Amino acid sequence: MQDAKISLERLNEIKEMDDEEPVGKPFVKQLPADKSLSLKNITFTYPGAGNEPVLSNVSLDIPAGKTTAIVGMSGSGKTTILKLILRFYESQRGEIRVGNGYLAQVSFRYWRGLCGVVMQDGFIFSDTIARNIAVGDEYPDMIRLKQAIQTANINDFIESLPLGLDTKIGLEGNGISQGQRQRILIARAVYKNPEYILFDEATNALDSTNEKIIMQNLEEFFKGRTVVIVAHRLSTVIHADNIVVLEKGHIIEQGTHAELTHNNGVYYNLVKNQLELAN
Ligand SMILES: Nc1ncnc2c1ncn2[C@@H]1O[C@H](COP(=O)(O)OP(=O)(O)OP(=O)(O)O)[C@@H](O)[C@H]1O
Repeated sequence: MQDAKISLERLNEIKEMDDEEPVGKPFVKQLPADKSLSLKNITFTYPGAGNEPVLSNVSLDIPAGKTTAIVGMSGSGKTTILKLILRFYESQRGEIRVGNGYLAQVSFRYWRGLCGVVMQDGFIFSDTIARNIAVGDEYPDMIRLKQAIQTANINDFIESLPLGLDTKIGLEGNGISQGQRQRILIARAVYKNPEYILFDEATNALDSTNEKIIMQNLEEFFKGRTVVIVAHRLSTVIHADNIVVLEKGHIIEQGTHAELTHNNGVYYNLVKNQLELAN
């Protein structure tokens, strides 16, 4: 069972996600007027003996209100960047700035409240579909819930169930497919109506028709929000304002799809390979 397979790492992350503010650390519950994020010379090694740095001296601007995409080979450190932004871990060197302030000084609870997240191991609670989308809301806002369901293109599935939104899923409920799971996680992020959106392979289990519809819906939803998406399928990153190519923990290229394809570098080859695979 998926739910039973919570790895030690995941438990650690859940612990880290605990809303407890670390004792003795200063924290603020407000962001500066400039809400851009910037990673400054981040070097990060996962805790544990013998681990090599996963990110080395990474500096990256994530402008407010824009979509930044991170691509690269498996293991290049894409997910790690999102985890650092979400503060599951702290980097050993460098810092993350938000405007002219430091992200580390912002209250955990406050910061996570601003972020809509779909991670690869996103959790489905043993509860109804409605409560899995409107997490923490005893009485979900039905208008927002409908919008979230429509954006995540999951209405047909919900309507096909006798109990609809009240169907129980998760450990003690109905089984759901990976694609349905991803769509529920997307709907959850949309329902939250967040300022920041962090998606890690949020649509990779979907068939291409569904993915296309959802990406089109999300494009509208992303407008004016600060978005960071990690994706293997390049079709989902083409419209990003900036595409960052990561290789073995280093940023090796960045630019728009047009700029990067024109450059004829690593991104160009990733695109070429995917097109060849698709043929
Ligand atoms: N909890 C952990 N402890 C130790 N090493 C880890 C941990 N999580 C990830 N790593 C290692 O860090 C490196 C980068 O992992 P990361 O998940 O950031 O890569 P990625 O680019 O997102 O890969 P993918 O596309 O496969 O998801 C990998 O070599 C991975 O094995």
